[in-house]
Amino acid sequence: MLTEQDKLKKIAGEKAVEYIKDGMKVGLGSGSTVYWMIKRLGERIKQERIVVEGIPSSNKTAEWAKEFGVSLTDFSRVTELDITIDGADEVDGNLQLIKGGGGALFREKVIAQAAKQLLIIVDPSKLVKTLGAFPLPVEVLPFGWEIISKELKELGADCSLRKQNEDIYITDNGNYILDCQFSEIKDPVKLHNELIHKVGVLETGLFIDMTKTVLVGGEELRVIEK
Ligand SMILES: O=C[C@H](O)[C@H](O)[C@H](O)COP(=O)(O)O
Repeated sequence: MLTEQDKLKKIAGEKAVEYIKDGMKVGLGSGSTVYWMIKRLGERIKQERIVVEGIPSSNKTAEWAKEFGVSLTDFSRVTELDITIDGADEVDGNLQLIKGGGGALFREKVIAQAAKQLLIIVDPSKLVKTLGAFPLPVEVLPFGWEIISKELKELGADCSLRKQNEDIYITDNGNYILDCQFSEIKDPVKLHNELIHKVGVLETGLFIDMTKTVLVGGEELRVIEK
């Protein structure tokens, strides 16, 4: 049984597949909204016999692609993607994003950067005036994470090491995630630049100026463009 929010995610995810054309190389994001996109893409591949190859941003996404019959490739064979489709945890009015709620932010940023276009798919709950209510995920090296966390606290964040049940959450890259609560992120560009220069920070969940189009699921689907 789908929740109301799941239904809106499904609408956005399925709509996104219309942006994919025969022959395209597609970056496949991660998360529950992307799930619907991959499922629908699998249907189109079977029904219309289009040829599409994807690069997944997480092991879970790779599993879904296999389950739904979406062929996968990698960056040893493909150096540019036609489009990347991905979800987000927060989207502000300038289309700056927080991502990484599912822990896949590093690979998501790689496939976003490799693509001619990043298409974001969300339900309306993800739209915010100012980023920061959602704790910002920051991927860090396990060695010395305590020191990195202390440094981030000095920048005004309340950071906690992500756990999965009782264990430390490990990303697909073998690293840790610090979830950093800033009261409000008034200047995402400045914050990203400060964080990324800290030794041991691999990547932040701030996706700055990476997307120009956001699809928002709803009774009437909304397309926000920059
Ligand atoms: O690491 C996870 C990703 O950034 C997701 O795109 C994000 O967390 C949104 O996920 P969902 O579509 O499940 O709300």
